[in-house]
Amino acid sequence: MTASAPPLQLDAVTAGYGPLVILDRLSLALQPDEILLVLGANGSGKSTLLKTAMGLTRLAGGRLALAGEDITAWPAHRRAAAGIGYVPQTGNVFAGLSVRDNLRMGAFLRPAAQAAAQAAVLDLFPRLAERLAARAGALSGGERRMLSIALTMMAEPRLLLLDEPSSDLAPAAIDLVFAAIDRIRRERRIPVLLVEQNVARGLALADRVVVMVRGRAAATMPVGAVTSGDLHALFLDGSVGAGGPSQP
Ligand SMILES: Nc1ncnc2c1ncn2[C@@H]1O[C@H](COP(=O)(O)OP(=O)(O)OP(=O)(O)O)[C@@H](O)[C@H]1O
Repeated sequence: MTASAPPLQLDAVTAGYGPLVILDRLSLALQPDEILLVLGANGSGKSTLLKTAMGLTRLAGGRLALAGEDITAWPAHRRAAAGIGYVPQTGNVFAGLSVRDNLRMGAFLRPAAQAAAQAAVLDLFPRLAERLAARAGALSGGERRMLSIALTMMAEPRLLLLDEPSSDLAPAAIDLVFAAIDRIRRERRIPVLLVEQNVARGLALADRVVVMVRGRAAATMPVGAVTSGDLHALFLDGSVGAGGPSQP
């Protein structure tokens, strides 16, 4: 591991599903302490980017590094053990288990740290502390999303990949979930690669934005540099930064 290396770096990564290529020589670097928001039209490959970082797609080219260490050939379980935390869009909770047992499952990689990790996630999500005995399948949508993030946090990851944490949630639940994500970054100093369709919410939380166009990182910029014209072009015709140089 290299102290000065970015927590996660992708260099010219080409990946997809079977013969289907979705990511096309994509390069980006997630920096320490930041929330990097991934924007792009439907089908541009945002979820595929997160799955590829986790090792869940077929890699056809390029290189991935975790804090400077080459993880290109590592399977998903090894990446998880090394500290990549992935919260998929569809959730990862065990509906038939209680909240308490879900959290226990999340700590299976680090059982010795379970008590401390549980205290830390309940501090982030106090609502879950009131629901420890409830079956996960009986939780509200917001509570279930909190549990999904908490379960991943139980493994004490060094970075998070979050896929659409606001999807299907009411505004009040989004407030709670996004406040926790902000604390994860600020207090725990865990950088986050965030895919989020709710652009306004995502921009309010993030530090930088990477714009994906047809499987490539077409542009990377600080959130303050994103104009409404950029967003209009992005969602109408996917032309933001198209053809321009990719800036990891
Ligand atoms: N498991 C899969 N097998 C085959 N093709 C897939 C699979 N998952 C996604 N795809 C295809 O990959 C392309 C990119 O999908 P992806 O979910 O990464 O896009 P996205 O930018 O996250 O879009 P959305 O905002 O609609 O979720 C789409 O054409 C999709 O149909």
